[in-house]
Amino acid sequence: MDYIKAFAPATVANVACGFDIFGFAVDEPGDVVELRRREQPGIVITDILGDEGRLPRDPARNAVTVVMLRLLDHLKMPDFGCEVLLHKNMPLGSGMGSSAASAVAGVFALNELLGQPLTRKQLLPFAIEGERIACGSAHADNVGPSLMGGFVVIRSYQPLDVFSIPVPAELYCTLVHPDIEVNTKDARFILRNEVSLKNAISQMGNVAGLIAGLMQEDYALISRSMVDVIIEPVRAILIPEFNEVKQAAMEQGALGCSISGAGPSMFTLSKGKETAERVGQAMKETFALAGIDSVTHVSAINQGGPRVLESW
Ligand SMILES: Nc1ncnc2c1ncn2[C@@H]1O[C@H](COP(=O)(O)OP(=O)(O)OP(=O)(O)O)[C@@H](O)[C@H]1O
Ligand SMILES: N[C@@H](CCO)C(=O)O
Repeated sequence: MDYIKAFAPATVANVACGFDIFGFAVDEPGDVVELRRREQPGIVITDILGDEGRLPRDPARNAVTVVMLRLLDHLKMPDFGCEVLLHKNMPLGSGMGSSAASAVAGVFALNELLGQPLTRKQLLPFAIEGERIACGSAHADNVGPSLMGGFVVIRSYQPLDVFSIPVPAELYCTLVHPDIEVNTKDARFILRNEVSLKNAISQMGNVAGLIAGLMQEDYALISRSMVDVIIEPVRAILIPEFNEVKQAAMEQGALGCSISGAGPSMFTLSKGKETAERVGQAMKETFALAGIDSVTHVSAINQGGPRVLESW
């Protein structure tokens, strides 16, 4: 294979109560990468479309190529060369797993181009390195689901222990991105390092309840469990109109509503596409009342993760 074009999906990390341990993939948006083999060794970024010139062109500093360099190191292929074109289809600092989608698209496409020397799960530690470059934290709750699809749980980081759980087919996500930027690094910096026993107990109950609710298709349990008493109360101040937008979503029938990843995007889960669309409309209108533009995406939970769009 000399050429490949691949897509990797955006993701919702944390999913309310599961800070750094829960995430799921959505159908769109997502980043697209094109790799073209070249005679000379080394990886070069030929262009990045859609980033308004903001992302580094240096392969050692861009999430899409850092992961490729790490994979080539691991495979001991110093002579391999390719050109990289990145289509950046989502805003930076969005809370939709922007850097993760780039990292997954890059490492997945390269692995395909090389004839799949590693499994998807084996690619995960490389994709995590992209997050470390992007925001200084090697969390896996965006790259995990973007790479594996579906709803992913990171049970442990050291050693890395990741598994997927089934979700109801009728479960839909509404993802609303207000036109503001929140840096993941900053949104992590403001978090407290200690948690009270009371909050830890409450959060553990919700984590267990959300997993059971998703696996048993128990929508009432899902709804009761989409509560975050640790992170959301601290980060909500970074999102103007957070409480009003959440209330609007719940009034339209959302099962739950919280911050997507580090924000500013907000997400909801709903039973059925119609409800998810109605919820999205209400959230958008509430942001608009405060003079904030937003973009809404409604999709089922993406089960496939990254995919090849074209190759030859
Ligand atoms: N290919 C890339 N795509 C996006 N961001 C990148 C990329 N490569 C490096 N970065 C850097 O990562 C930072 C953005 O990452 P950040 O984690 O804040 O945003 P995000 O991925 O949208 O957020 P979140 O992880 O909360 O969804 C920017 O500083 C950007 O320069
Ligand atoms: N779990 C990470 C996700 C960042 O998208 C955080 O909330 O900081």
